[in-house]
Amino acid sequence: MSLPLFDTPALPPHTLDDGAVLLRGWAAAQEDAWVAAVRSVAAQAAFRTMVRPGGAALSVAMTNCGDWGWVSDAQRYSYSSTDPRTGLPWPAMPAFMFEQAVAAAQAAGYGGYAPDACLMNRYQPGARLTLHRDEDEMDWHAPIVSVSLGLPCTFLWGGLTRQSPVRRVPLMHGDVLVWGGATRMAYHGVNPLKDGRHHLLGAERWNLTFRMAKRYYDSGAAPAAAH
Ligand SMILES: O=C(O)CCC(=O)C(=O)O
Ligand SMILES: [Fe+2]
Repeated sequence: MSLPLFDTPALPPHTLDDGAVLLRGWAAAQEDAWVAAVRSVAAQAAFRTMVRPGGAALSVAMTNCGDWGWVSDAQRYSYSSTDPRTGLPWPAMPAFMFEQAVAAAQAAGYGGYAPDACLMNRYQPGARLTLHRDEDEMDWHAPIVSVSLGLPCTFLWGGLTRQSPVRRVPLMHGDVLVWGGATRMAYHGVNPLKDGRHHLLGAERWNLTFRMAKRYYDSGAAPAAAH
């Protein structure tokens, strides 16, 4: 009989800020299921680079699953129920991903989470995300659940204004960061990805952010059922 060995054991929740909880290594035990779920989505809606308002391309390649997908074009940022590349609905959120996001939110103290959108980011060396807030969702009470896979990155955790001091937080394979409540609208970003080799993802980092884009959050609700 062999016992499972995990190179990144899950650690107790760590409070990063008021409302922000880091679950180190939380997703590592199910890494194969995470990678398979992302690949199944990407097979239906490929990672692509999007253009930002103003016209510059984002360096991170993106796709989505769920009822709504975050999209950017030369005019604006928005959520769309269809993939602008194909006109088809975004792939359904795999039940595994939904259940894990609900469980991670719960572990961070947020009951009643029911994400209807998952933005999937693929970073290759040099790709970065400048400081921003996640503000295109209808309900700013619902937390963001962010799952990191593959190469490590330096995540930038700021405050409620662009001028707030920024902390550098390493995010590793399997880490899950949940932010809501008082810091739901905190500025955050990702430094340019350093080159490296990950045993599952090679020279890539994947990040998944679960959101309640259109649905309203009721933290007093019973835990949401998988769909
Ligand atoms: O890649 C990350 O860790 C953060 C992603 C992010 O901030 C976003 O998708 O809005
Ligand atoms: Fe973000």
